[in-house]
Amino acid sequence: MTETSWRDNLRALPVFTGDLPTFDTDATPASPIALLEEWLSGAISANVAQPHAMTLATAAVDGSPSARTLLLKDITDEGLWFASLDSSPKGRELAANPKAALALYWREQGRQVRVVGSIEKGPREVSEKDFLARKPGARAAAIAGPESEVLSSQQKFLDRVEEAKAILEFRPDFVPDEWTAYLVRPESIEFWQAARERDQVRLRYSRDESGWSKSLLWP
Ligand SMILES: Cc1cc2nc3c(=O)[nH]c(=O)nc-3n(C[C@H](O)[C@H](O)[C@H](O)COP(=O)(O)O)c2cc1C
Repeated sequence: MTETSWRDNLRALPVFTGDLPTFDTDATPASPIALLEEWLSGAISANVAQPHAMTLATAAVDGSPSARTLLLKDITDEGLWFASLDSSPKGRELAANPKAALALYWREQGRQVRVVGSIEKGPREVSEKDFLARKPGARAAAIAGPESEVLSSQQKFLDRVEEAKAILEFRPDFVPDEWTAYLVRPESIEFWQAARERDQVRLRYSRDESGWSKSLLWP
């Protein structure tokens, strides 16, 4: 058993180590989507682990928040895409309150991207294409049972996955109606870069009727 407290143990952990990229905010493009693509390409080239994993925060109409990790599925001029079941808790929250926040964190580069925006369902064919591109096990798991409901035993889930795999073998084009490609249309995107000596650079793009504007933020 350690004699130091969690507070001391945690304080001793390093946060940013190694070389970090620089962030020249004067050289940034007019569109935050272009900068997001630049940063994501940089994260992929730098072998950042799971650079497409992001936190999605939603809120119920009573204001209760919830957050979970999801995969970024696409970036288009319209915004960022993810996919999920619209029958899940997040899907129900988004139906009632179609606003969300996303956070991507690339620890190896000391970079964070925060997105706030409105949410809409994409065209059906995008959802179908997304589902059919999933590996067979992931497709089976998605249709095995009601996501996030209480499960009586892990064996029950495994049995249902086997049943689902048999259905999918028989109907390889099956896509559940609930599988949904969601578009986050950004209203603001903030780019955050850590630097040596804990200096940080923050740039926020905000959208209004005339387009995107940029502001530096106090770290
Ligand atoms: C790395 C990672 C990637 C994930 N990707 C997805 C995803 O793309 N879509 C999804 O619905 N759930 C994904 N999940 C599972 C979600 O975090 C979550 O458990 C599930 O969607 C239920 O969320 P809800 O109860 O808030 O609706 C992922 C989890 C992890 C850890």
